[in-house]
Amino acid sequence: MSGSNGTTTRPKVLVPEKLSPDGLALLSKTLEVHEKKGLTADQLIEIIPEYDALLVRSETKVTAQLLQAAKNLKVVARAGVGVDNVDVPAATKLGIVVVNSPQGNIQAAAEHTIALLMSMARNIPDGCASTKAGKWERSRLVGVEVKGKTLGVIGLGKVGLIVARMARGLGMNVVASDPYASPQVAAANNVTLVQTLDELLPQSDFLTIHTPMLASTKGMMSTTELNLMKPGARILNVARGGIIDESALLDALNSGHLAGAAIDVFTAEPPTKDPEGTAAKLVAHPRCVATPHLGASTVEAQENVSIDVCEQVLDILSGAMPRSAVNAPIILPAEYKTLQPFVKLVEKIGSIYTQHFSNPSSSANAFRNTFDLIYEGELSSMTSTKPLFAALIKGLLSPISDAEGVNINIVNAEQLAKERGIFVNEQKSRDPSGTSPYSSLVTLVARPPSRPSSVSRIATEDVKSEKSRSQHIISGYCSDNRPFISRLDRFSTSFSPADASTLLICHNYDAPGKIGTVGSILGRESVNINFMSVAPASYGPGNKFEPGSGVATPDAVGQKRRDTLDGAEKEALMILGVDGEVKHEVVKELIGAGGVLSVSLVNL
Ligand SMILES: NC(=O)C1=CN([C@@H]2O[C@H](COP(=O)(O)OP(=O)(O)OC[C@H]3O[C@@H](n4cnc5c(N)ncnc54)[C@H](O)[C@@H]3O)[C@@H](O)[C@H]2O)C=CC1
Ligand SMILES: O=C(O)C(=O)COP(=O)(O)O
Repeated sequence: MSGSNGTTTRPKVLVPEKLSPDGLALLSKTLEVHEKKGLTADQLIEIIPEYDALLVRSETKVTAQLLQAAKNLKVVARAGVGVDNVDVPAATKLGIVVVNSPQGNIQAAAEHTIALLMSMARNIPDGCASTKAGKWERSRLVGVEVKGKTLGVIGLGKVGLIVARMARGLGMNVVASDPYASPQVAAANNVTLVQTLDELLPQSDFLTIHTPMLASTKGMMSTTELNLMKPGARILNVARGGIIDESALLDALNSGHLAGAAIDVFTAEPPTKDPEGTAAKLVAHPRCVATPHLGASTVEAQENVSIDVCEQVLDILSGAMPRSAVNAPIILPAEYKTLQPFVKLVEKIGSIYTQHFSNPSSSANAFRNTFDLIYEGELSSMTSTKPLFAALIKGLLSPISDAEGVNINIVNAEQLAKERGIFVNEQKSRDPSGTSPYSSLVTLVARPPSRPSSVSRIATEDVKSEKSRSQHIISGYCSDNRPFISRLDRFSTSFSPADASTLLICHNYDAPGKIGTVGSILGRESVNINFMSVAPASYGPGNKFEPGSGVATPDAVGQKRRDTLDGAEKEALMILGVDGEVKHEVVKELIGAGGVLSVSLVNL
């Protein structure tokens, strides 16, 4: 990199926490590495603008405010698994790659869990402290065996599975609850999967948690859940503080309902020193074994995670792909910035397809599951279009998805598409046709369901419905970083889906008076119209997509229209961008209005 005075500056890496030197040594060959421990949040914000990379463990809070101040930051590397201390959505929005080390410390975390399990079962910390204090308390410190006992595991992921295998080796029965775990993997490891915590909790003698900290897991073990546990059961948390509600746990220990707790992680780390605080009381509780977030603290794990993330930092800063990007852009930051407006566009295209073209009550217009997603022009030279694919899946599924709260992104889009049987064939074409005034064009073609090849006799109805079975096409482009839709099937248009919260798409005969009728019905209902676009039929009735045909300039529109339409087919779309609710009865009234063939409502 060249500085303003012509000198060459090396990219800078900030390391505000203790990281193994094995990885840092890789960086210092080509980068300037600054290890600065003990910075306050304000000091971090002050110095972050000069850094290209930030390397953290669990202590540094990588907030949206910090990321916004980080004008040169390309990557946040988390030397460990959990990224709950990093505001990943904020990083994604800013095009900053977040990487982690998903494997490097899992053995250490699992071994620590087993160490805590045995320590708790055999009163080892208490026995050790008592003996060092000169006492010899054999009868007070009688423990329990784990063999033959049931270990409940919440979260059968990487750490949970290693813990489960080790527990099997100790002769324990292992039962797990994880809505996303593979039944085959569980069965192969002699783990019984149950559907709910209600099933898991009453049968667990020991319970261990290995889920990430998510909105859905925060406070997951609170008073109700702890009460469902067997009297005398013991609980472990080597995942994240706050998954078990600390005050509910303290109550369960104080009441004697639970016989013990082993806690490596706390809601605030380190827990506040106030002796009256819940966490301090928990740590001080005689039946709580506490460690200071040591799950990943082995020499081996720290070497692993440090080398893993430092290699990824080098990859990103040298323009290569990182192997474990957590957030959306598994692409280069510069490319991500270029793609961002198209991400919005493609999501809107998907959403318009689902809400305008697919109709659950019509077999001819049933939701199609085979799509071509065609990138023309400059966009076709992108090395990765994964965010666009993810945006399409998000747009297609969000209006009909019952998976509320699932954030569809490039991490999960492929999996979700597979689960829904959606196939997307991404195609690239370098040269948009001469008719397109824009440098890049995106087109979605929804293909009709293919006829089974074994069917040799084609029914007359099939032939008749051939037209309705034709493909659906939506094209769009970006101008000034804003998305525009340029084509809906045969109709050419130009409107920005960003300009309204709802689209009202009326299909009508192209005759005078329609605008007035629709406008007065909406006016009467106090529906505020933000824009209106009349979309004439500019493409042939066959509705085929040819590359470059997604944007028609006004002249081309007129020409194509004259070329392709006969008088009988003068139909148009009237597309209105409106704000606020449009009631079902209003839609029905619009359809009843003369010459309006159909109306669809699209929530954007
Ligand atoms: N104490 C420490 O030093 C360490 C703590 N950790 C923590 O352990 C967590 C787990 O790590 P990995 O096993 O590597 O992650 P992972 O992603 O492989 O596994 C997490 C599992 O939790 C499951 N899960 C998600 N929501 C769930 C729910 N509501 N109920 C049940 N299961 C649910 C997922 O399906 C997944 O199988 C990390 O997120 C991190 O917070 C990890 C390493 C060290
Ligand atoms: O990897 C994780 O999720 C951990 O919790 C380890 O945290 P640490 O790197 O030891 O601060």
